[in-house]
Amino acid sequence: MTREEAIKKIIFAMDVKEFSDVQYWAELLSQHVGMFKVGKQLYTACGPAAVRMIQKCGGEVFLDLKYHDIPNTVAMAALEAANLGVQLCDLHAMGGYEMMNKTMETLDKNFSGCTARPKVLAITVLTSSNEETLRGIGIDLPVPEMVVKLAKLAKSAGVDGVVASPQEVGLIREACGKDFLVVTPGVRPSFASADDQKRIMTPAEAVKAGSDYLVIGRPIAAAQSPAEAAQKIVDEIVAG
Ligand SMILES: O=c1ccn([C@@H]2O[C@H](COP(=O)(O)O)[C@@H](O)[C@H]2O)c(=O)[nH]1
Repeated sequence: MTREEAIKKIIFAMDVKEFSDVQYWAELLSQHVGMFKVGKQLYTACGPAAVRMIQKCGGEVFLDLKYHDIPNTVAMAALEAANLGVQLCDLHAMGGYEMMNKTMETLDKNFSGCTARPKVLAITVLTSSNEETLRGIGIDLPVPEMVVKLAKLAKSAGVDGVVASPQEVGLIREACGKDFLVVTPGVRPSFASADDQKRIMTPAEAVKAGSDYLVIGRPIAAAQSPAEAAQKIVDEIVAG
């Protein structure tokens, strides 16, 4: 894999709260990552202005708001995400078939032909969860089984791909095919700590397993030199 290909695979999780930080990170990492993820913290603090600032700096955006609500509410929220011109957005597969299918139908109807609609991802089992977490909410399946079950449900509802741990990429590919997107947080390079992530792999392992994109936040943001940390991750992927 070339450096350019490796860079394109990295989505930086811009988990910050100040509007002034958005331009700083977008400019600092523009040559080192392929996309920027706006999640609940930044969007709650700064709203669509954060997305627009990243776009103004030339960056692509994954709007990670993990919608989970009644079908109509999620479909309308996803439509607004699409209207922001983001490349990726997401919803919870646990919201069920009807919620996911209504969202995809609504997006397809409103984005037929003219402009590209964002790819929609379904969250399977959060990478901070393990079997114990699932048991705590009344789910007795092993994590990989639950992930594959939700990935198949998402695919049947017309969703473009899933968010899962790199540990499950192989099983998802077997069940859903090679064209189904698999985006993986829970990525930890050799120099970083796991933090609250429970199902982790290194960047090289994640790419080898077949992840389309790796979401990485704190290992880059908390490093002494974030740009160097991102470069090291690219090195790890290229070498792997
Ligand atoms: O299952 C999931 C879904 C989303 N995330 C998000 O990815 C980043 C990971 O950040 P790190 O600092 O690299 O741990 C974060 O924004 C999460 O909200 C996830 O971790 N797991």
